[in-house]
Amino acid sequence: MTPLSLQQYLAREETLRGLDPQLARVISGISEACKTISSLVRQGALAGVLGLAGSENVQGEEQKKLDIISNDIFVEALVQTGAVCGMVSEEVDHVISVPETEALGPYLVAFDPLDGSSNIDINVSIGSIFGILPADRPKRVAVEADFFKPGRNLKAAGYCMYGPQTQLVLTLGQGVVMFTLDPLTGTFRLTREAVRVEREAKEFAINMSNERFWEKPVQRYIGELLQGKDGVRGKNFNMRWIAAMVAEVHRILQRGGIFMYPRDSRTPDRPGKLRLLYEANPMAMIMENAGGAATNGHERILDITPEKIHERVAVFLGAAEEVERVTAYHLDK
Ligand SMILES: O=P(O)(O)OC[C@H]1O[C@](O)(COP(=O)(O)O)[C@@H](O)[C@@H]1O
Ligand SMILES: [Mg+2]
Ligand SMILES: [Mg+2]
Repeated sequence: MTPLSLQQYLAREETLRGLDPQLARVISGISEACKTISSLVRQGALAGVLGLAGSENVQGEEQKKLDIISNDIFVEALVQTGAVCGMVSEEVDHVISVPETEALGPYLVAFDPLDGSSNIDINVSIGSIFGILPADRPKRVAVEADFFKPGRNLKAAGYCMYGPQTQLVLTLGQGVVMFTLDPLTGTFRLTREAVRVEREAKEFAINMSNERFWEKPVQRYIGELLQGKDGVRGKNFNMRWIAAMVAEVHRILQRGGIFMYPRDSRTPDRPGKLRLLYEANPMAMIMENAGGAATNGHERILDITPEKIHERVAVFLGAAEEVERVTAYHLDK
């Protein structure tokens, strides 16, 4: 039997679980954006999408052409749904509003249009990440404060990974499902349901080159993992680093592990590299819905109330036992 298409899946959720049709429209719009980006990624240099754009985003990072192109594709697809009243993107400093000529809807979307930008030009996995919040003032032009809600309010979150296969991973707050893009028909089809992350792990992901800048609890935790069988953990751990959060999370969802991007002393004014609204929150919602956990070392990521739309946060996510352990070390336990 042919697996359900994303549209059929969303229709089933509307019937069985009362999924709001407007939310389904937002998800559907995002899936269309991801298909377009996927096609450009596959063409690479042939589509002229590689290389630098010659500009910087609000966070002072060099923008790649594909960062900007993907941002524009997301904005256009979301505006067309008529179901959003504001957007926040990694690539735009302010809240993106819906043009006056278009309909406003009840949802706010925060997205990282292209995650893992340093991988674009070397043809390594990249992705897009999104989180969808209900607006307190539906159908009114959104302002920054509308986004200052803890991630536990998200109605849906997900990411699309442009790897050897293009896969869309989604949670509506009741488990995690995965769709694979059929390149022949351009249809996302449901290829995994009830994704679960084991509580225990034997693999970790962290950028080890930053070790000397980490805080003590992280140095202690990683030190113990590196000691393997000879240390207090009494078992060996493997390590991976793909430099794209989407790809690390994707691996963890299928074979377990922990991913970390801690705060470090190079940038003491920032609590980490990753962004709360459109990187940490969506991934935390996915992890929790797969039975894993996500903290900033001190508290659950989904309980943090944002104060800035581009706020940064330390991230520890994946296997619950490991996240609990590294969090306990931060709390000096
Ligand atoms: O350069 P590093 O330290 O390897 O950082 C990699 C991390 O930065 C990110 O690429 C940040 O995302 P963007 O590419 O969207 O800025 C994460 O996906 C990844 O985990
Ligand atoms: Mg990113
Ligand atoms: Mg990005």
